Amino acid sequence: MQSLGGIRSWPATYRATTASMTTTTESMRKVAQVVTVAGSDSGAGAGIQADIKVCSARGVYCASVITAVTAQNTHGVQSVHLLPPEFVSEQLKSVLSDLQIDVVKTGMLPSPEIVDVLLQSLSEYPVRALVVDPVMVSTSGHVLAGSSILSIFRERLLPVADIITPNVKEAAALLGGGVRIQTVAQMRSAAKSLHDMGPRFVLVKGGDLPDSSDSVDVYFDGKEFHELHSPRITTRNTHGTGCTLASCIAAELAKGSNMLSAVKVAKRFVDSALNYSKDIVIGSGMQGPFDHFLRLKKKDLRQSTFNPDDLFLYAVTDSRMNKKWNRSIVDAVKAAIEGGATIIQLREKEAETREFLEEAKSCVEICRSNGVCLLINDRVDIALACDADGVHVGQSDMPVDLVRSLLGPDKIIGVSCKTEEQAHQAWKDGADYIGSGGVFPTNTKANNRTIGLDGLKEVCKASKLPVVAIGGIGISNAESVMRIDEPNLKGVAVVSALFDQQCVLTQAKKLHKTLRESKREQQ
Ligand SMILES: Cc1ncc(COP(=O)(O)OP(=O)(O)O)c(N)n1
Ligand SMILES: Cc1ncsc1CCOP(=O)(O)O
Ligand SMILES: [Mg+2]
Repeated sequence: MQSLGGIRSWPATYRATTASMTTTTESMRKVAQVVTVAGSDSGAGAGIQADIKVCSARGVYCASVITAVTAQNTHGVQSVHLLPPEFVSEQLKSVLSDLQIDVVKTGMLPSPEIVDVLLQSLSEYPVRALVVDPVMVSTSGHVLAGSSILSIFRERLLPVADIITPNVKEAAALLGGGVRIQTVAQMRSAAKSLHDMGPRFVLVKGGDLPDSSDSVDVYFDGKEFHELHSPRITTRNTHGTGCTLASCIAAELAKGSNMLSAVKVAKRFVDSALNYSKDIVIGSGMQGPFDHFLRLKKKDLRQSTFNPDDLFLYAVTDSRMNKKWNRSIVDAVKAAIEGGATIIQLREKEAETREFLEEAKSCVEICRSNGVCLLINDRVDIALACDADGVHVGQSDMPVDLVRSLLGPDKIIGVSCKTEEQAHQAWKDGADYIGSGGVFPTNTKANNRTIGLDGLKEVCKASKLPVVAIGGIGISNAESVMRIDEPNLKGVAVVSALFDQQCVLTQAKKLHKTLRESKREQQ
């Protein structure tokens, strides 16, 4: 199977079937489809069972080709039974010759013969993308695919993979030669060496890195590296994390995402699921599974898609500043994201509606392809028209409960609060987060009372909602803000520190680094 630069061409059988289906009735809908080629986990935390749950949770149909059956629970793997390669081949044929599979995701491929039949099937029935999670050892330390598979992985599977998602141990095993991966710098170097083996994208997962307060994954596209940070979640329920991440990437690709966006969404999904399930008790062993269906179960469905950690570096645009520095909103947003902004708000007080809408649509596209949420300041109409991820309103803008009724349950709503009472009301009205400030004096917003660090602390203490600090914040004082050490203070929102600057990218990178360092100090 040749590795295609983007979308692979459909096999003739698929095109014929789709054509006849679409002529049958106009209303037929193509459903995004993944097949997982992996092992069964009787405890249902990982393997085929996890893959089906993830895809279902992400709205994607998931077929399964079973390579091995494991007797497994939260204590570990008790025994493994490999399926004959001919039978794996039969399953592949059944699925790929009938269903309209968009993406193949692989997990446990326990023998070279099974990898061989998979490669044969893929050459006969090409798909749009191949996601390879090179599963080798279970969470409990049981070998699921030994060194016999390494040469066929290196020589034949990796060259046709669109993305591979090894953890540091798997990356070291694939590279061979006693490579040690214990730092982010070594993860980058491993990602590059693995990329040289042929996959289009590499994600080296750093969850097992020693001495790291964050969980850092390194993504490499052949040219650029991205470090994807998320807070480490302390829980026993981590069994199946790798399968979940790879399946979620596959599901997002099947829905049409580009690779970076799929990876970011997947990482966010895993973090949210881990966080949501950190206290559940299933089984008596040390490797508990987690719950993939958080969206269905969360009492407050409104907050299910919003990750409070996205408030870490909140970039708020300003039309006057962009004009002054002669850059478009789109360029400003691109640079902020590249520099590490974790959420964007378009605050374009002077823009004409038509022009603003067009710019907002372009920004939605950029943000979506980078897995970053985009909110609109004040203008609920613009947010609806461009399908932004949400809105930020102040105390004299449209009331939050009305915004909620207009935007529906899934959009993000932020509200400005200076006082305890406003913070209580924000929760009652159904806001997702609070913007609190101005913390320090600012020229960006006229006639705005400064509340200081004490005022910020008061708002944080008064609410269960996540809070982002705003007003006069930049590289020189961001650390003092984060040092107030309130658990729901998630980050800083800045306008001039990014956009009233010659180089948005440089300033964003510096501010991101400052925030990371101050967070590390607190841990
Ligand atoms: C994250 C964030 N926090 C506060 C504000 C201020 O909003 P508001 O009080 O409505 O004032 P304007 O921005 O509309 O002037 C914000 N925009 N973002
Ligand atoms: C919109 C807003 N809301 C409270 S202060 C402020 C302005 C923040 O701008 P800057 O980061 O340039 O001080
Ligand atoms: Mg406002």
